[in-house]
Amino acid sequence: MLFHVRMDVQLPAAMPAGQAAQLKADEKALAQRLQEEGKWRHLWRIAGQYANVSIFDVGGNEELHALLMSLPLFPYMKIDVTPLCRHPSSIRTNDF
Ligand SMILES: O=C(O)C[C@H]1C=CC(=O)O1
Repeated sequence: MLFHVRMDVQLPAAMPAGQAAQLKADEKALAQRLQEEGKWRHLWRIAGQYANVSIFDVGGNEELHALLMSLPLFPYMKIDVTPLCRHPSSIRTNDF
């Protein structure tokens, strides 16, 4: 199943720089592993914001929920999820 996910990151201003850097490094490592596995299909920065739009390809709601909760930045993100399905007017024969 495909999901459109928007993540807005808000790190506390009081968070020590070293802790923030470690969280971002851990997040990057996991994000890149999930992309290599094909679960995190697209990852785009929203210009001018500490936010991204992503497309996930996972088995279902439960897997997506567990994946998002496993992200190191999860406690510091507002996450909006939109389930996707094929559009009948799409000319693409595959998902992308
Ligand atoms: O920077 C972000 O948008 C938050 C998060 C998503 C992937 C990643 O590496 O960090």
